[in-house]
Amino acid sequence: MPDDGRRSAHDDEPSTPVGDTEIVVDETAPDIAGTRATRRDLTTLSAPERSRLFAEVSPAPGSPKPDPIIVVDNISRTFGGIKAVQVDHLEVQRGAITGLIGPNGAGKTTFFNLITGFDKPDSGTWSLNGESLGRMVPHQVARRGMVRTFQLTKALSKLSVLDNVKLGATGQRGEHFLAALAPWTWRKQEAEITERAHELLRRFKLDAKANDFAGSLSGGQRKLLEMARALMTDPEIVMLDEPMAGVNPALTQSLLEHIKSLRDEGVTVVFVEHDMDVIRDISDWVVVMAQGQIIAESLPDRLGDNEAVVDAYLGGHHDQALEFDDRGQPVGATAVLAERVEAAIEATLEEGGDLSEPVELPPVDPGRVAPGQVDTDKKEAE
Ligand SMILES: Nc1ncnc2c1ncn2[C@@H]1O[C@H](COP(=O)(O)OP(=O)(O)OP(=O)(O)O)[C@@H](O)[C@H]1O
Repeated sequence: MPDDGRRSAHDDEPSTPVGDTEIVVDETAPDIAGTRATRRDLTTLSAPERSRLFAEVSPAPGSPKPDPIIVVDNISRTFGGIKAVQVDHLEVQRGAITGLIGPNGAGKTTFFNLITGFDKPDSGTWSLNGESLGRMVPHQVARRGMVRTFQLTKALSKLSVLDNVKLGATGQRGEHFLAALAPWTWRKQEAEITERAHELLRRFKLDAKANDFAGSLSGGQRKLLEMARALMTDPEIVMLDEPMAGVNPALTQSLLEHIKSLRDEGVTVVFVEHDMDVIRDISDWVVVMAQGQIIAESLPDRLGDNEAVVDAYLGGHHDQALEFDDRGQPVGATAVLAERVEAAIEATLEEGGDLSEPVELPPVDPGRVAPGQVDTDKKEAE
């Protein structure tokens, strides 16, 4: 350690003498005990505190937050000719649940991949607690306190549930060549990891399945397993990519409660979701993406008031002036549009689809003239 009182990155790392060699543990390797001990104190906010806090936030894309844990600037990622992500500025409030929504292909997953180190952007900067994460790989990002889950769960079906959770503690000391020469360093860590994995399995009510193959779990249980694995490094922020997808209604409620309880313990949550009821139920704030960009931010119950959000979801069908009669019933072209949207929504739901994309409208019946609408073709022919 430098004698000027400053501490170096390695000062907190245990070192183990082996003969004349001193083994210094890799700075990037997560240390379960160390991570938990050195993590910043989590900010727990009560529901009224969160309401007050977001009441002050402007509902504009990129709006400043009172205490951002993540700040992103000018991040972009192009695939071939497609700009998958082009986010000018985004701040994520600490200690709250932020819902990230947007039509399919909006860039939500790519954005998660970029800021958690699973993909590299063409340009841009982003930071966690003010520390740039620019060149870090996923386990380094996890060590700084940010982890993610995946839309399609990554459980290894031929491994036990317990071993899958233990994999969340990546970069374990036993994996390092030098550590193999000093087994006592990783045996202790192995015991800590196993204990923490059991603790998380109990939390997610999967402890009875600890020794079963992960392949035997239901879709919903795999989502819980994925969350348990993500929490192995005791993160400050978790990024959940469609945690409810493929989960049956019985487990959905339990998953929602788990997400809320993480927030109530002070963990910041960002999650991608298509179901608006879920978004309204658990989000403190909502960020909307479309075509790679942040197009809106909002309190969950004000989303419907936001023109940009309605446009993103209704696509090109929202660009004509809407007309209503005195009783508020749609008339003219608006009545036709309303009928077609209703029919398309019904058809989508009947086919088991979701409403995450602009609905495909059925073709207009050429003989159909809406109430109050002038049939211009006929008039012209006359
Ligand atoms: N690896 C890739 N190679 C080529 N194109 C990609 C790749 N990953 C994403 N894209 C494209 O980037 C755009 C954004 O995709 P992304 O999966 O991030 O959207 P999304 O909002 O997460 O969609 P969904 O809700 O369907 O998961 C899409 O046009 C997609 O086809």
